[in-house]
Amino acid sequence: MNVFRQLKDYYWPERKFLFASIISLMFATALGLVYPNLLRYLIDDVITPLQFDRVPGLALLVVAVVSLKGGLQFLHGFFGGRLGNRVAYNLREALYRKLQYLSFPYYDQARTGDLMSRLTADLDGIRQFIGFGFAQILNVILMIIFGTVMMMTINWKLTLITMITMPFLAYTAIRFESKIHPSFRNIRNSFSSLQTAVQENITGVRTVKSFAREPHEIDKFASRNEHYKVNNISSAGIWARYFPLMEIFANLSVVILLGVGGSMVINKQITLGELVAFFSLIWYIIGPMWGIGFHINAFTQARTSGEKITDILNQYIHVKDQPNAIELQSDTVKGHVQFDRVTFAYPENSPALYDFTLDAKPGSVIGLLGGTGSGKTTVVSLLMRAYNVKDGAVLLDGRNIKEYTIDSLRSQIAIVFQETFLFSSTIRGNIAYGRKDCSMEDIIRAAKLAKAHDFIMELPDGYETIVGERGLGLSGGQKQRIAIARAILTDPKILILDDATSAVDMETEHEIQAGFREVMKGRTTFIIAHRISSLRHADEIVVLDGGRIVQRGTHEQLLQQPGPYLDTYRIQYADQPAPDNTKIAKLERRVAH
Ligand SMILES: Nc1ncnc2c1ncn2[C@@H]1O[C@H](COP(=O)(O)OP(=O)(O)OP(=O)(O)O)[C@@H](O)[C@H]1O
Repeated sequence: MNVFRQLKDYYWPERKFLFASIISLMFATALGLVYPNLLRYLIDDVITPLQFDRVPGLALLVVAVVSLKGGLQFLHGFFGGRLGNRVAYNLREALYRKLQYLSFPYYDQARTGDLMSRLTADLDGIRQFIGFGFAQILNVILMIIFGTVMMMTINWKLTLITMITMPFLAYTAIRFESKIHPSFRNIRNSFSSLQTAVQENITGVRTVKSFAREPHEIDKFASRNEHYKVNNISSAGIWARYFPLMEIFANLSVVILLGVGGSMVINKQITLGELVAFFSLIWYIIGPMWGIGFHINAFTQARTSGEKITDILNQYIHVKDQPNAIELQSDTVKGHVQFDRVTFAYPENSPALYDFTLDAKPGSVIGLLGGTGSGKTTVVSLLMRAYNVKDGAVLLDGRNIKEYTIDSLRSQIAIVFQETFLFSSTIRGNIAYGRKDCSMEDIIRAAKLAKAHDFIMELPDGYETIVGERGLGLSGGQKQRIAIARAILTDPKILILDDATSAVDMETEHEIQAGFREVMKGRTTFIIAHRISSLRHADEIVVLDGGRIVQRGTHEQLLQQPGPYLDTYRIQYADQPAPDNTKIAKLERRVAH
């Protein structure tokens, strides 16, 4: 129950709907008890004494009861629906809000599929249970109690004899549910793996075809399809075994009732009307008994779903504002970045950065070079406070970045990531993502600087072209240029280019960099690159290896000393065919002027 106590804040404000839904259902159920009594009256007081003049009144009463019951059931559905949907809405909002503020360490561990299923299936489970399941469990208990009491008042001996098979029915129903539930879960899992296979196959069709792996894909699908079939057959087997059993137990109690009750009528121990009322009441109890397993299951499932949801809501936020954190003001930020002997390790990993020290003066350009996994991205992640630094300090304008509010710190930094992410929206919307208000002129200016304007204008709808998952496919280089425009538009004090030009050709890279010269003015810029051409103009180049600084200096200084920089330079430049080299040299001269 603990999890429902934790979720109280979300459903308790809606308690009026909860109570209205429960009360309407209870009255509807209580009205159900009127039928057996009406039957008893019809037989004992109308048909047997041949008082047919009472029939129209009785018929009208039945119509009234039916209408009232229908009305109450409508109210139960109406209020239950309101309740469930409002609770789900509140929870969905809270979950999404929490997901926005959870820090990077959480997302390092999180799995997208799992999070999506919590936000959809688990939330829907809670909606169903709080909206309807809870009221129905109460209702089942009441139906069984009311029905039994009413039968007892007619004849307690007949009640006990008739109820003899009920424990067997309840036991079978619970067993059935405990078997069918895992079986349904297996079906769902095998279906989702079947879906994944199809989805991956369609998305990766180029890779499949280029490696001629069609037969392998067919085999992969066939084995998953086989799984799905086997699971469905096993589920059908469970239905086939348990349903007749439940049917037998339910009908056995009816047979006992007819046998024992019939002889009681013959011996005048009960009236015929009472027997018929009994007959109707027994079904009133069998129904809920039959569904008992289903309700237990709904409860346990809702509890599990609730646990998965509260798990997110209770997640610890690693990176958050300190009390009295300072709000950075754009007009006073200088952009002086310092790393003071920072050693940092990701959770349960050996350090990704050792004793890292750097002094990036306002407006300077810092190049970070190093092999894969050498720690370049970690440096900039720490600067934007994706993780908290415990050993050493990262400073901005002389203050530890922990002293600033996270929002104001990050709004001074713009990063162009190695892998560009575009939202399914227009190109204009994607470029303007980081700015709340900006004019079309600003967007075009940024696009021109990022060398994106020309290709955007060639698209059918220009800046209004929809991109993203279902939109038009852009090339890797085009996507990167949009991302660069997005970063430029935010007018940051610190600009980070994390291998940002890796997907464009050298010529475009030089053109973009020429544009950058202009935008980099007055901004501290970090350029992470594998290509020396990307960072040779930096004020300081830091060469990393295994998280340690192995060389630092300007391009010219580094070329003077033996080491990884010179090696990389030789590999990247010496092997270039002559015409390209000339082209690059020409371009570089152009850029320099
Ligand atoms: N989120 C993370 N959780 C755990 N370990 C990580 C995480 N990110 C990076 N690492 C590890 O930290 C080390 C440094 O990674 P980092 O991404 O900083 O390297 P990089 O130099 O930017 O590499 P690349 O050029 O391939 O992007 C690597 O060993 C990597 O496996």
